[in-house]
Amino acid sequence: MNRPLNVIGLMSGTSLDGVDAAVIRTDGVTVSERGPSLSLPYDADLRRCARALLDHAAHLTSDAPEVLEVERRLTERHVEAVEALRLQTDPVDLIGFHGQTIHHAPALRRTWQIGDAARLSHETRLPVVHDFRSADVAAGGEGAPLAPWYHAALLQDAPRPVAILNIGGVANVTFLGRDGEIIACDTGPGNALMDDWAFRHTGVACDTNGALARKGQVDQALLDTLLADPYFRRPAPKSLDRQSFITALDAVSGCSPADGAATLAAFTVAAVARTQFPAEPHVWYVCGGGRHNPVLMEGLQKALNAPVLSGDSLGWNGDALEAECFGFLAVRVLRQLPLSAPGITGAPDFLPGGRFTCAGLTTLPRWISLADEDS
Ligand SMILES: Nc1ncnc2c1ncn2[C@@H]1O[C@H](COP(=O)(O)OP(=O)(O)OP(=O)(O)O)[C@@H](O)[C@H]1O
Ligand SMILES: CC(=O)N[C@H]1[C@@H]2OC[C@@H](O2)[C@@H](O)[C@@H]1O[C@H](C)C(=O)O
Repeated sequence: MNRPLNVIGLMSGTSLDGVDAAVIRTDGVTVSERGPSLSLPYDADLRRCARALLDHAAHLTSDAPEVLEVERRLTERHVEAVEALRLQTDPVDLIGFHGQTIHHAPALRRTWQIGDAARLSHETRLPVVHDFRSADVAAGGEGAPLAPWYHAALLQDAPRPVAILNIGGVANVTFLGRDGEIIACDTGPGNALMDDWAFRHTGVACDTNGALARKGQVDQALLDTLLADPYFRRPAPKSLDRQSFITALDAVSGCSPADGAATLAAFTVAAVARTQFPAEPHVWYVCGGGRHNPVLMEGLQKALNAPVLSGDSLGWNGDALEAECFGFLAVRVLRQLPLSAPGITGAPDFLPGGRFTCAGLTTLPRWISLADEDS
């Protein structure tokens, strides 16, 4: 099964803003084509209910009614996203379904993405690859980030060293070295703290275009305290939960709304700048929603010793990249190519991962050999 497949990748990120969906044609090693994409936002109530799970997820079980309710609603939005994209793509062979991370604690060998893959398969009548992170965490890896495989495929022939920075709720970076080495980690907070702060003070879900942060002053003493967290001294690989630095919101609670926003934006930037690589990247490409925030982009340009460009300058769609990534990874799962690697997730070896369901199909598509099926 080495021929390229048409896959719909689905990502519901830590920002909890909605589901991103994108079509990709790939064999899991190279990308033949990037197709249409869309984002379906979650309504305010679904966001609120999903957000509420994050604070308690460590103590919840998968059959808790509040988990099942959010899972059901999220899955319905994912079905809608697939049906909408399907109108623009024929045929669709496969879905890569990340789900919504509600808890990530690799040190406890736990990572939890909710989303009902069997129901998605039933409703769409398509095979679904899901649960991309559990096998890595079970093997002792960080379970994240996984996007480096996709970044490396996209930049196969590009000059190196190069860094690709995703600023979502959490921020993660991929370093691609001259000799083919890949180093990756979560750098620190992305937009999540800024989003929570903006919502608290303005009632709007994010600090649109950094307008609030732009009016404020960075509290340097507070910023230094935040950066004293041992996470920033740990070498890669390392990863974070969305809530990992949530106490930063208490730390800035005495600031004015604008100064708090400026300090949290500076925290995201400084955390990126602290990441150590074996060589200086000659350019940084930025993806994810944070690239729309000029305060972050200007801060990064000041803090880093290389040009900081939007990934869109390469012809990418920085809002669809993670969704494309999980389409790409879905094919890797079917082909049993590695999702884990020592330099990327800290797993002990190059290991496959992910799970597959074709619960919604009465007959298997011809391209699936029975050897690819594990459930
Ligand atoms: N115009 C804008 N100004 C400021 N921030 C913006 C703007 N547009 C998007 N964002 C930020 O981008 C976030 C969404 O980013 P993205 O969709 O990349 O996150 P995600 O995929 O949910 O997170 P992750 O990559 O951690 O899983 C929003 O929550 C918001 O903070
Ligand atoms: C556990 C989890 O869902 N992690 C996400 C999150 O969002 C950004 C950052 O933290 C990254 O490590 C990861 O997502 C991307 C897509 C990844 O795995 O590469």
